[in-house]
Amino acid sequence: MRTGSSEAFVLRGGGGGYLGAPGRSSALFSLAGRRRKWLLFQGLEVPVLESCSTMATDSWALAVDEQEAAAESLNKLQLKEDKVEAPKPESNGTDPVGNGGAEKTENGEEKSEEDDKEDKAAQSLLNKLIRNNLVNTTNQVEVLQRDPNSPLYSVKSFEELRLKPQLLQGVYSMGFNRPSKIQENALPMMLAEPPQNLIAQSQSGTGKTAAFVLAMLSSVNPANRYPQCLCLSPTYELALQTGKVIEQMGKFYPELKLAYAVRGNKLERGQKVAEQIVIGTPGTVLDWCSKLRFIDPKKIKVFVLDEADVMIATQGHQDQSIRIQRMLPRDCQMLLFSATFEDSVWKFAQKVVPEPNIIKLKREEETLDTIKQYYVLCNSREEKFQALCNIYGSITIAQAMIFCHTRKTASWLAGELSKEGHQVALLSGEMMVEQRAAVIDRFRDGKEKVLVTTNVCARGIDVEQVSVVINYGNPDNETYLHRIGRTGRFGKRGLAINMVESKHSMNILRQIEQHFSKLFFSTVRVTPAFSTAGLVNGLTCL
Ligand SMILES: Nc1ncnc2c1ncn2[C@@H]1O[C@H](COP(=O)(O)OP(=O)(O)OP(=O)(O)O)[C@@H](O)[C@H]1O
Repeated sequence: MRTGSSEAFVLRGGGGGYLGAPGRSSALFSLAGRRRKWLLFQGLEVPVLESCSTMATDSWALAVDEQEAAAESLNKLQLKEDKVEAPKPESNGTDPVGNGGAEKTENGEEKSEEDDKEDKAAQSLLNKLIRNNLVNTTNQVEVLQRDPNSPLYSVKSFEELRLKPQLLQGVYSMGFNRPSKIQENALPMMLAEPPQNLIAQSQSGTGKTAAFVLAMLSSVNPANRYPQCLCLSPTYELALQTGKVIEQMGKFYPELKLAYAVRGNKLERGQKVAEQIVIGTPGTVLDWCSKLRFIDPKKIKVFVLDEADVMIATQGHQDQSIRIQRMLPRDCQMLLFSATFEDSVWKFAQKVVPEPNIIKLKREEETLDTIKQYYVLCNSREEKFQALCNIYGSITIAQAMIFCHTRKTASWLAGELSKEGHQVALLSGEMMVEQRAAVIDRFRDGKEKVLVTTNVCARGIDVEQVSVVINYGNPDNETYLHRIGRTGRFGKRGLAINMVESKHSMNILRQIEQHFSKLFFSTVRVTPAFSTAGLVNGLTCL
């Protein structure tokens, strides 16, 4: 079995197909809505079985029976002309299927029995493909930590990073054996004397949180009963999660305490925070430092901005973060971390952080090779919904997050999926914080398998078992990386599936590829009439 190549495999049932190398898809899809010719097996002289297995590493390859199914379907493919409908306008979403009447192909022709069989075969193949990938999401941390090209690579041990014994105990109690690249590089800078500022970038899920948590825990003096470290997170959920990491890593310092400056955590008027570390969201932290005076900002030694780019780029967060920063002592250490820094944000960060050390990724290094990225091309919102229903069974083998662009869409989608009998949880910003905490806890505990959400969960959320991320709506470049980074945590493999419903959304995906100078999405066209409503048009994978 050949492994490791990014050559794509294509399967298209019911009237045509395309098999080719990455990069051809843009030309193909740019023809959407016009008459086009599908050249079958173009550039492919290898048998199907080999083609399937060249698609990915061993554990990603299709199992033999699936390859046989693929071979059988591919044998049916012929050179055909094919006309694709232009995307339909969005409906109000109350009738996700609703095309009524007899089942039709994309061309509007009634589906023959054979078409139907091929559709079903393609659908089942797609489901198998997803399932196969999901059950093989083994963690290869040890291998990756020895690979110099991996973001998990390290030459040093935690002992060599000269952590205090209590922190070493904390690190090992969390099951960490070796530092990742960001931990190995950032910790010596952060622990240097005198303390140095740092702006650091590292791919999602590579251990940035642990890095800055160790820096905070190293600098704190547990004997002093007042806040010494302040950490800002963009969301309530992320603040709680980072707090948990601080508690776990710091558990061998019994006298060390943590306060949560988040919505809903009310202190009494005149009260002073005695905890040495405060983690919170910018608005509440600002209130605690200024209006309410729960914290004396002049005693803060370390100030951390997690997801620093969004803190800087989002108007409200930026004002609040800068107002907090202005209250801190001049020599307070500033640590900015994120997986992405857009150029303008990077420049701004360098202006507000005095003499920073810098750890920066090249654009093409920002993405994780362990996350395989697909797209499903649909003609309308209805098709998109049905396509999602079709793969629901497969994605629930592990856990999945479905991202929507707006709260309204998220709540609509969760409702519609439930009506179809699919169990999903919903988390969006309009919910009460208690509800949000309960939902994320249930998801973390595996009690909910599928979480429909918005960008409120796009960053930082660390749920190890998330194997699939679905983009139901297209995000911007940076948010794309953060969203798909909810899977593939610390060396795990993951799948990202982008639901594309129009030429416009396809263009957004292509633009994302260009931005990161990577071809994420190579062409795999699965079927023109994926299920009863003539639904999913394409599925691509690396
Ligand atoms: N050295 C390590 N060894 C093993 N696991 C680790 C190590 N460091 C971190 N982890 C684990 O890796 C996962 C991802 O870490 P973390 O959440 O810190 O990543 P991140 O870089 O902050 O991600 P994001 O960009 O999404 O915020 C966590 O589950 C964490 O416990």
